[in-house]
Amino acid sequence: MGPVPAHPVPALPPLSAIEAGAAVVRLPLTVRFRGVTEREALLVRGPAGWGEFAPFPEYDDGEASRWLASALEAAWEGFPTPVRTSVPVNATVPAVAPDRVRDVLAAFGPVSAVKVKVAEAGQSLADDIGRVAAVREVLPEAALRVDANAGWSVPEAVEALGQLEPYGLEYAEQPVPGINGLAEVRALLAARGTPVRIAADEAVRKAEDPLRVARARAADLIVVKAAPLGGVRRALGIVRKAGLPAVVSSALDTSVGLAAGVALAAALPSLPYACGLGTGALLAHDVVAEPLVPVRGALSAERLAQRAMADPELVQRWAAPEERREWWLERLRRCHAVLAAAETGQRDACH
Ligand SMILES: O=C(O)CCC(=O)c1ccccc1C(=O)O
Ligand SMILES: [Mg+2]
Repeated sequence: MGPVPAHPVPALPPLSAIEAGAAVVRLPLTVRFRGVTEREALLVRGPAGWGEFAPFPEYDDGEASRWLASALEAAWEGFPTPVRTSVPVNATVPAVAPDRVRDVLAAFGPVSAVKVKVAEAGQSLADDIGRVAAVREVLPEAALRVDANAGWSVPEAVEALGQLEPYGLEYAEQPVPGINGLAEVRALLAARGTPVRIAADEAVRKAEDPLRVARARAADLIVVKAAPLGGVRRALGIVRKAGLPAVVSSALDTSVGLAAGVALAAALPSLPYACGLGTGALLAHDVVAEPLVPVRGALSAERLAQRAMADPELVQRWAAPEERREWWLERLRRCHAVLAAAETGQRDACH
């Protein structure tokens, strides 16, 4: 994993202690997002509170083990000291038809920033333009970002961003795959005079070395998610070393996972952009009594550990089917073994 430790917890808790407090939930979404209508998560309970282990299904055990490190940090160590009490957030508009935009936005309440998903498989640039135009019509003053999730080629990205720029874009998130791709798009946009900043997301989150984007000057800012980066403390270290502005974003977490994102955003020395942590509004149900959903465009960063305490009744009500529970517990065991091996390796390196 390189110079940034893979597990931030002082000592890895034994698997039996983690399994003892583990619950697997499946929550319905209000709208299709990333091709899914339900989100599954394994929740863990430790001495410091609750943590969320919910790596996307396509993540391998190496990537997923960082997610476990993040869950264990939340549940066994707790979050670092915040420097702010409130975190501004954006609304997130999935790849819906323009006539659904108003309703999707309404669920977030008033916001100063909106992220619009673009380049969805099976859709066209005309669909993206229609969706962005609809958002602009509802919120003429909002800061607008688009997120292509690496769905364009370099020429497609330059063409699309040229056509979307007149709607006023704050930045474009991961328009194309890879670090070199981002650098290319950034240079081509500059050459043709299209003033759109480039944000790196997958190129940070899925990279072997999360700092390569910054060293390659491939982006103007980075998107950081606490869980895939191995927890709040490790993500803070990555942002510090990257030396680029950072936007904290969710991974479509339950309120338990969102709390880690809020803790990260609240601990960053500088937070120049609204964060993508409003996604609690896309969940039809949640596991805590008072879900972490935006109020007047922001999430409070106070009493996070308490607010991220799952309610046993809700955990029971949204329990995943038995075979899914088994699948997640197996994944937990494999990822625990990955972290245990990393810990042994680090200990040996010190002697
Ligand atoms: O940033 C936001 O507004 C919401 C979070 C989000 O878009 C997201 C959620 C789950 C997985 C990937 C992503 C992403 O930013 O690409
Ligand atoms: Mg993204």
